[in-house]
Amino acid sequence: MSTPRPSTTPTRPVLPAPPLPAAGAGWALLFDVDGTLLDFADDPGSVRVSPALLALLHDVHAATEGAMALVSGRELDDLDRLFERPRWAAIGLHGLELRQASGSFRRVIVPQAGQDHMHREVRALAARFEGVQVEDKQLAVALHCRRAPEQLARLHGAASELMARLPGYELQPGHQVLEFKPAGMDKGRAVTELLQRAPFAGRTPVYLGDDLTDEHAFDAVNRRGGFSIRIGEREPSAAHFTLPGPAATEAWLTRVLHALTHGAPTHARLPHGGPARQP
Ligand SMILES: O=P(O)(O)OC[C@H]1O[C@H](O[C@H]2O[C@H](CO)[C@@H](O)[C@H](O)[C@H]2O)[C@H](O)[C@@H](O)[C@@H]1O
Repeated sequence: MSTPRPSTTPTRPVLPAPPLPAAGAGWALLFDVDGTLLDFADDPGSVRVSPALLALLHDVHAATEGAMALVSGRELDDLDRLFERPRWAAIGLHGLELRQASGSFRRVIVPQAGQDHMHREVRALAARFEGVQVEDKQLAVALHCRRAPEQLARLHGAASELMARLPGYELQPGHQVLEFKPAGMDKGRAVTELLQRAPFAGRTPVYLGDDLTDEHAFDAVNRRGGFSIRIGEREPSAAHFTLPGPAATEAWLTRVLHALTHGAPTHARLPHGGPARQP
């Protein structure tokens, strides 16, 4: 009988749950939306924010003196619709749009001819794949496979080939989705931009995200000694902490709010509220 060989694949120790802050710790909280704050749904237009989550986010916004932001692949208009038009800082379209806490806003500008060409090509591609849903986000287009998951691998192959005819654009894969967007901006760059301004500057950034696009933001936050929290089990990830899903995000955030305003139990708190330890 042969002895089983030890695996040569390095396995990462299970990530710990994130800590809680000390009362008044200078945390800045940054949230990805789909898969982090909200459960996935078949139709991107059908997701809803519960009144309890909305109230919690407003309280966290107040407890952090405005140092809270949504960081999403959705358009800012869509985020504003979902979250009932808050005045929070927000990053949309994976960094192509950014609204500072002050309300100042910037959006990446690209030539209209290139945009029209991208839209035409991507729609023609989608038409070849039954069950694939097109989400038109103007600057970007997402092709969703949640209703036809069997199409994803072939669609990915065809989309990669199409990229050769879309100079200046890049492909952003995500959960059951492939997105076509102007190249050169990502969540990490946009988060870095956001963290340079008040009320984020000087605070410890805490980023929660579940998807590949969030890895850029994890790197940005790790470089600044912050806390990177992966929602779910996707590997590999640069995150240092993990929570299992949106329900756990909401439960942890409730405890964070309490800790920020009243103090956390000592066993759950980091000395001085940071910086992040490396697992
Ligand atoms: O960065 P995020 O806030 O996580 O946004 C990423 C994409 O989220 C949405 O798609 C995802 O959620 C949908 C609704 O649950 C789901 O149907 C889809 O399969 C997921 O990929 C959104 O529609 C995209 O525009 C965002 O880029």
